[in-house]
Amino acid sequence: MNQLFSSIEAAPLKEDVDIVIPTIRSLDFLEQWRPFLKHYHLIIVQDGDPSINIRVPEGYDYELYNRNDINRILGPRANCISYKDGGCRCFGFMVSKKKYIYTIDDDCFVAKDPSGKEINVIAQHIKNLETPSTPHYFNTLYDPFRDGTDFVRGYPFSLREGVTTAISHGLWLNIPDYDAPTQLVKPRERNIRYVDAVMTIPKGVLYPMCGMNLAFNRELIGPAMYFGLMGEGQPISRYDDMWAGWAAKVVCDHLGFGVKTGLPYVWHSKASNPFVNLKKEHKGLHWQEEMVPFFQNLRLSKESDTAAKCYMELSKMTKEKLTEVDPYFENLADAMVAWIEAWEELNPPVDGKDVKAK
Ligand SMILES: O=c1ccn([C@@H]2O[C@H](COP(=O)(O)OP(=O)(O)O[C@H]3O[C@@H](CO)[C@H](O)[C@H]3O)[C@@H](O)[C@H]2O)c(=O)[nH]1
Ligand SMILES: [Mn+2]
Repeated sequence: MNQLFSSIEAAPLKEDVDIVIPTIRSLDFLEQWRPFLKHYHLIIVQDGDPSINIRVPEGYDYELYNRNDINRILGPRANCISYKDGGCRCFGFMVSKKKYIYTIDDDCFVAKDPSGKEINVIAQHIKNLETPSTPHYFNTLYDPFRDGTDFVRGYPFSLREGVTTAISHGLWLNIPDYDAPTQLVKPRERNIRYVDAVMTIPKGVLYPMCGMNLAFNRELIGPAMYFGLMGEGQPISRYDDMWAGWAAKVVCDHLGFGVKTGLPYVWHSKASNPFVNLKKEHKGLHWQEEMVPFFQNLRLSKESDTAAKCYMELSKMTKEKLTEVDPYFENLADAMVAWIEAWEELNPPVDGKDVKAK
């Protein structure tokens, strides 16, 4: 691993968050993020040709991993990490040792709220993760733990404690995360609507998790945040974050953790080409009609009381139920096992304990 720690300003690093960035382009976008990210440790996962040198802007403290590093660190299990797909980012989740992960795409920039104030995405995500979720009963005034609001009339007091939040899903101004067909039909559509809300996604409900502005509690749900087997050599790409989102949501529901979506926003200046994206994601457009019901209908066993155990059970179910859709899912199921084995090798449970369901 060409681990170059470079931090000119010897600022105290924030100890509980790592920033994971997949990149196949450039990291110049980090110049604009400096006021918000300079005190955080970056884990950069360089995709594509490892012989290309990626420049990291001065003043950041970082680890940079390319494909050679991934192959060396994981050995044969490296095949579970996508190549030529943003899903390679999950390698950064695995090598981090921090409690929280924030992952961001290299074409996302600092957004402003309606007052013109720049949005501190990390502060908002950590607030989302450190306040409870309410998956069992919908609060119509949105996040009841936010200043200036509360549970509305008719909300049972027995449910007001909420549950621990595991995932915080942020949104995007400017270019929305549309699939290729939608983007081809609406090439000039821009998201200008800033919705000042954070909501819990109800238990039993799935959602399309986008990986470009996403934070999660690694200790609670890390093993379930596998971004799948996508990209070169695979029949599908650009469904990395979707696969992780569906799997992580059923695991959160099973273990009693919450998932929130809404604030904070980033400014997305999409760099990918919709025609290229269509080629990459077209199988996903078909298969999602099978994958979503698969996740909606599965039931994890009570013996699966940690994210890793849930994920191993999910792998079996994937092999049993989805291989009839396409043989690819057999390989994906095997890759899911390799992912957990690699995760556990790099992250042995502390004093024999793994985070168990509440
Ligand atoms: O082969 C690749 C392609 C991309 N990356 C890095 O991954 C992220 C996202 O890439 P990009 O911004 O091009 O993707 P979008 O279409 O804008 O966004 C959607 O696709 C998801 C990625 O699958 C993304 O999270 C969605 O929002 C960038 O950092 C690229 O540099 C890569 O590493 N390898
Ligand atoms: Mn993008």
